[in-house]
Amino acid sequence: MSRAVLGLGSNLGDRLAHLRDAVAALDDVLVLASGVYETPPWGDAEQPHYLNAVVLAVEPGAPPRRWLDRAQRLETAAGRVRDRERQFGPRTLDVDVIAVWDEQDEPVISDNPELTLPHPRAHLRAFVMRPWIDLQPYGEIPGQGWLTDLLQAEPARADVPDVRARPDLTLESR
Ligand SMILES: Nc1ncnc2c1ncn2[C@@H]1O[C@H](COP(=O)(O)OP(=O)(O)OP(=O)(O)O)[C@@H](O)[C@H]1O
Ligand SMILES: Nc1nc2c(c(=O)[nH]1)N=C(CO)CN2
Repeated sequence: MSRAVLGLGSNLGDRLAHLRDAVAALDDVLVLASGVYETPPWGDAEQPHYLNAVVLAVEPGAPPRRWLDRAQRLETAAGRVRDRERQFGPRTLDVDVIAVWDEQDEPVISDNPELTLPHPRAHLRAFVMRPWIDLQPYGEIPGQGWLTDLLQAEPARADVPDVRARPDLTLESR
């Protein structure tokens, strides 16, 4: 089984609908989905707040690249328009491949710019790690450490109080 943790984010349009559509399209591989979190923009302050969530997915025999293809197809389906001038700018849907484990359950480590694994900024982002803890309280970012420790470390710790659970919002669309 190839296992992946995917991060979902949206701050344009119907944010919850974008997340729900993505989760519905992952139905064949979905194992668990986190709660929904309202989060201030990271990396570029001049934009609306995001809704973020994290999912755990499995697919027998999937090479790491397949997770990226899938992520990018979901972004396209949500009508995402890329602004080359603005790396961390607003978007209808962002799907990041946060970490992948191979068939032997070994973490995939790669510095390929097309698909860097684990995601090179995941350990700095409370908006990724906090929802991930919903799924795996003892989860670990390969090569970085335990989620609980990373969330206590600067600079992620400063963002934790602003990453707010939205129990009124759920990812199931049914
Ligand atoms: N782990 C990864 N997950 C998703 N994209 C990745 C990853 N590693 C490298 N990339 C590459 O990053 C490129 C830019 O992706 P994207 O536009 O989603 O970045 P971003 O959302 O602006 O920034 P960030 O990745 O920090 O959220 C993609 O074309 C993709 O090939
Ligand atoms: N809170 C939050 N901030 C972001 C997010 C995101 O998903 N959530 N995605 C970004 C894309 O690079 C940039 N900044």
